[in-house]
Amino acid sequence: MTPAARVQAAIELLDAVIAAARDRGAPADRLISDYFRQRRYAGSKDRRAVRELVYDAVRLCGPVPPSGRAAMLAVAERDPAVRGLFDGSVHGPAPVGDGEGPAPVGLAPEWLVAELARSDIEGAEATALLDRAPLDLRVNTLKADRATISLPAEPQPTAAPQGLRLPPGTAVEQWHAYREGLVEVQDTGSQLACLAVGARPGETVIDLCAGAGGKTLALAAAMENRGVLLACDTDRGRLSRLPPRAARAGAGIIESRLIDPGREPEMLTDFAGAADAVLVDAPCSGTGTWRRNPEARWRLTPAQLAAYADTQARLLGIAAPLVKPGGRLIFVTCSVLDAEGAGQVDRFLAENAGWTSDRLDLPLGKPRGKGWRLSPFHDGTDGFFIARLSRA
Ligand SMILES: C[S@@+](CC[C@H](N)C(=O)[O-])C[C@H]1O[C@@H](n2cnc3c(N)ncnc32)[C@H](O)[C@@H]1O
Repeated sequence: MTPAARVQAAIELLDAVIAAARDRGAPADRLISDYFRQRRYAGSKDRRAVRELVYDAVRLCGPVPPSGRAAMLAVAERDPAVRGLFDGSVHGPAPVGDGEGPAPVGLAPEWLVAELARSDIEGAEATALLDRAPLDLRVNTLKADRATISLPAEPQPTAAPQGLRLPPGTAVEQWHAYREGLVEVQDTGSQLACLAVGARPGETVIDLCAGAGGKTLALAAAMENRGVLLACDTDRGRLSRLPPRAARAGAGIIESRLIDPGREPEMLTDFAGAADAVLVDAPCSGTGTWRRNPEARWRLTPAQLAAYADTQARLLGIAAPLVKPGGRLIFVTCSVLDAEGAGQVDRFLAENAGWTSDRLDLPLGKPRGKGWRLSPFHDGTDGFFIARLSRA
């Protein structure tokens, strides 16, 4: 592909990303892979270059751009080399017309910038939400240890006890250590959220929103494969990815249970008042993961944010009766918004007598309300809110 054809390809892809954001379609990564699956003539350098152009534009444009071309013109305004490729050449973008303007740039749609500011995410804290994320690994202590593991690269240790950090894009999936389950890909913030659970060997632990089990695997390792570990989710597709991952990791204690939305309590009666710890890694807006999905901020609406907050409150209500007296409830979201963090905990404590918030003291992050917050700027991790609540 010529450099101009790459720019045109990025414009077409951005149109698809904008439409998907509006219609709740596929994520940008999938759209990019599908696009190139149908264009086998594009080589790996073309793919990389187009992908970079797309993500440069997504990161730059805060509000949803009117078109892919306007988004790419915003990139061109800052990069004369890209501007020069709007030259009307074959397969390239048409020259810039009179009065044609770039899409507005910025952090996010205006309402969301205000919501972030209300949660004290402004300035450098805000811009760091759109940094490029490193690649973090967790050494699986069921099979290896950070102090002795031998890997094809030289990762840096992170603040998580078994965390390692590599440059983005490192092809760890090809490593023997990855295929044999010695390491898992997991952001350091996510590892620290698991640390906050304090899961111990022999305990009964429920991961209520287990998804494909990223955190469940860390809990199994903390429990040294002893005790009861129940992984639940309402999404069959996600939960079905857990058993093969658990097998690879040698995590033998995990029982997975698909639960029907709306019927959660009755499907969990056998665990009523039985859990030492329940982790609620709740669905959220994902404002803390924009480093990986910057187009997520084009998808979010005030109504969706309110719906996430309602779901989080409902999940806390489902989780609380599962905790035994003296047990703990750990609430986690990958969001930096108080509506999905400190605000949820305040409301829960106001409505539920007999619960108190524990003082967390994790190696990264800082207190936020009655919980703890990690952020890309302060901690170099994804953004997270973590709270641990104890039942009297
Ligand atoms: C943030 S994700 C979990 C990520 C996962 N814990 C991990 O570490 O990879 C939230 C999960 O909650 C699940 N979920 C949504 N509503 C639920 C409900 N009512 N009960 C249980 N899980 C639910 C979603 O399907 C999704 O997989």
